[in-house]
Amino acid sequence: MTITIALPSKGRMKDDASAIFERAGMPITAVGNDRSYRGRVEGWDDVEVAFLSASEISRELGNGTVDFGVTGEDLMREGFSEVDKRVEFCARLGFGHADVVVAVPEIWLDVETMADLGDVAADFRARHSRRLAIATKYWRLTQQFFSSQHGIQLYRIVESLGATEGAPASGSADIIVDITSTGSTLRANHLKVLQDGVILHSQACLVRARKESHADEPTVQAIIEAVRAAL
Ligand SMILES: Nc1ncnc2c1ncn2[C@@H]1O[C@H](COP(=O)(O)OP(=O)(O)OP(=O)(O)O)[C@@H](O)[C@H]1O
Ligand SMILES: O=P(O)(O)OC[C@H]1O[C@H](OP(=O)(O)OP(=O)(O)O)[C@H](O)[C@@H]1O
Repeated sequence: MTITIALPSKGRMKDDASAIFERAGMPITAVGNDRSYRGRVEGWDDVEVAFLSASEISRELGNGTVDFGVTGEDLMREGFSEVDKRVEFCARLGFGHADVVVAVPEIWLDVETMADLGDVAADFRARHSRRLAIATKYWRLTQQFFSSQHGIQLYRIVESLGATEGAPASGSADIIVDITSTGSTLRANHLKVLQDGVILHSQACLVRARKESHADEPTVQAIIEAVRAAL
């Protein structure tokens, strides 16, 4: 059986992902030229590599069309409900760190916690004749965090596909849920993270699609052990 590992073909995780496999004794080479979307691992003839974007990798893992992948935990948890039933997070790889956070305008001086935000959301319709609007591309994580974890039901999600931090200033939303790493984009947009507003500490992970066929496949365990030993 051939085991497919999906690795980032571009973007911020590309170089760190191939470096981990190099250290794990699994050097990756592109098949054909450098722009090829297929690769192989020297000395591992039953392994093939598919180069995809981080978001495509999370989708392929969730659908079980690849066996392993390197992608962000945020993308996996946003993409699929009950994700731990579909995939196993085998290792946290120590790069691609980013937090998914709830951030509100700095000038909301009375709002420091999710409980404060819940009070604002409850009053919002009476004061403004509409629900509190949250700009995000993280629909699922936002709903789980607001509704299930904090019991906040009165809000509306405004889908944002880019420049989410600009939404409060432009008036398209009141607050945001987005990823932050250095915090500079939030600061530049005069937004602050709530004290208990970190939804997820994300980083790049080695993820395995749960498949029955993996149980009798020594290469599957060998890949996990090799990567863990390289950390
Ligand atoms: N500063 C950051 N901004 C956005 N994502 C970050 C940041 N730091 C780490 N990440 C992580 O990087 C991953 C996204 O990587 P990248 O933007 O390269 O992939 P992508 O979404 O597939 O790319 P594209 O949008 O070009 O298709 C996510 O898991 C995210 O958590
Ligand atoms: O906390 P910081 O270090 O400021 O990083 C956070 C910002 O970086 C990302 O955007 P990026 O410009 O990388 O674009 P992307 O979302 O399209 O990847 C992310 O969407 C945030 O806007």
